[in-house]
Amino acid sequence: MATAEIGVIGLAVMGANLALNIADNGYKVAVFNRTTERTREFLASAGELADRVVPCETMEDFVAAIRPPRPVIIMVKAGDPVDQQIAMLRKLMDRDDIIIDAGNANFRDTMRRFKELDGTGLTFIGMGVSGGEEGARHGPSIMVGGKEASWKRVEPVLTAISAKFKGEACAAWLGENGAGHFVKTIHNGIEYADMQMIAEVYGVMRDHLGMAASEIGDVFDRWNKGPLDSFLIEISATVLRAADPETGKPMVDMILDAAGQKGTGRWSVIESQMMGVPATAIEAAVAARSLSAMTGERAEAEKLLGLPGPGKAGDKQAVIDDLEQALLAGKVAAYAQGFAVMAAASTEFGWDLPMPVIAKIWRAGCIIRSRFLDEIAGAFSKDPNVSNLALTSAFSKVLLETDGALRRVVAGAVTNGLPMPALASSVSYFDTLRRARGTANLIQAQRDFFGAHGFKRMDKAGDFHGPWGSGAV
Ligand SMILES: NC(=O)C1=CN([C@@H]2O[C@H](COP(=O)(O)OP(=O)(O)OC[C@H]3O[C@@H](n4cnc5c(N)ncnc54)[C@H](OP(=O)(O)O)[C@@H]3O)[C@@H](O)[C@H]2O)C=CC1
Ligand SMILES: O=C(CO)[C@H](O)[C@H](O)COP(=O)(O)O
Repeated sequence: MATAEIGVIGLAVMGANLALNIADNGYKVAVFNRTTERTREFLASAGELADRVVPCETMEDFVAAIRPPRPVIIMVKAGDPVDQQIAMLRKLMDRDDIIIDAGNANFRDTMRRFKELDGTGLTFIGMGVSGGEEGARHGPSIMVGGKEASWKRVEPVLTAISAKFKGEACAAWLGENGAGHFVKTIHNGIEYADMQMIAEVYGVMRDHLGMAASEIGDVFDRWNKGPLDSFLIEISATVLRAADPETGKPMVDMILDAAGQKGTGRWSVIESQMMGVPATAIEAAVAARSLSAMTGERAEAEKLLGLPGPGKAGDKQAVIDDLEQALLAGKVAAYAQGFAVMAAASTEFGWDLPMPVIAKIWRAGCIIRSRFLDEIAGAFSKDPNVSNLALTSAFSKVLLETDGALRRVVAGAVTNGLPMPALASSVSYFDTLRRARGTANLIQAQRDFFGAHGFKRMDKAGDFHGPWGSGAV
């Protein structure tokens, strides 16, 4: 008998916690997972919420267990598994049923799926969800893409399960088609940059100031009470203080320095490049993860080239204070770039992405949640169409205040051979942005020289060629 009001497919970390969150909010939820053992384990772990869970071992039973029109959330590994679930659902679902892909889909796959489902009578939604395990269970940030009418049909349940910032739901409809998944992708690109920059300042404290993991954790804890107050700083403090149960050593000191990546960071960079919008902090972070994975090559290079000699550590507290300011400046670069990429995509794909709303629904629930995002929400609410966050009065002030520290930190890192790709990219980004007369005049001259590409002049309109035709070399 159809008793459930909604269904969830996929009971790994995200799906299981989302299903419990839905049940916790008073909805009866049908669940299905390809491997039935996982469904049984899920039911056993549901505790007093088990009464609101309908476990299903076949897709047929799952669809039959939900009252039409059926909203079904797919929360499986992104890529082919999503297409496989949709193909199975298409055979069983009826007109007006709703399929919501809530995984980290590439928005281009989402756009394809919208096309494939067009005309079938089924409603499709591509939805980004952020918050990890804890967020999924108690309130994630939810980024919805699709028809506005589709959003209206599922708005009550999605707002109920979402995180709340001062009572405001962190769930919103952001635009048609792949808009939700695009915004989630850029959220993750920014997440990569945030994490990389935190790792860079950790490196200075560990390798230059010689600080132990727990002492660095204490610094992050203090920073978390100031302008850097954020989930990522908070968890960094916690993980730096954790001990390895096997050796008793700091857990972080036992973890291989090779970071994984599942694709969203890389897609952010690819899309930003395709649209010609610089996202240098995100690019640096993605490249840093790739370099981190080259453990063999790095070990070989260290043997061959050695490390630069350790420089003088200087005044420890002054360096730590500079690191805090530098991190703040780097954040401005990463967020300014991420929002600029979204603004370009909004035009390119005709989405009309609401920047103030995006900043608002990232203030709680998601991995990049922070005090900083509340300030971004404020800046965008004042001026929703600003071309670059760094040009708002609030953030240009932050940049002027942190400029010296960012330079000292990056200069110190370069002098002492400490890798700092994302923060260094931020200095260059701001220095390029703030210089009205750059150096691309020479590039234009070179292009014209070798390819007759032409150039514009500063003193008059039109297209011109230089005097390097014959005999210029
Ligand atoms: N983990 C996180 O912090 C976050 C993850 N996400 C995204 O949410 C989605 C789910 O993530 P997560 O919970 O970590 O799980 P995983 O990405 O690890 O995927 C595991 C789930 O996918 C199912 N699955 C894999 N292949 C298939 C297939 N061919 N057919 C059917 N089911 C399949 C698995 O079923 P089985 O048990 O049978 O193997 C299991 O339920 C992903 O898109 C992920 O990128 C989004 C935000 C945060
Ligand atoms: O979406 C997420 C957080 O927001 C997921 O945790 C995602 O897996 C993070 O990306 P990666 O695995 O590439 O670090």
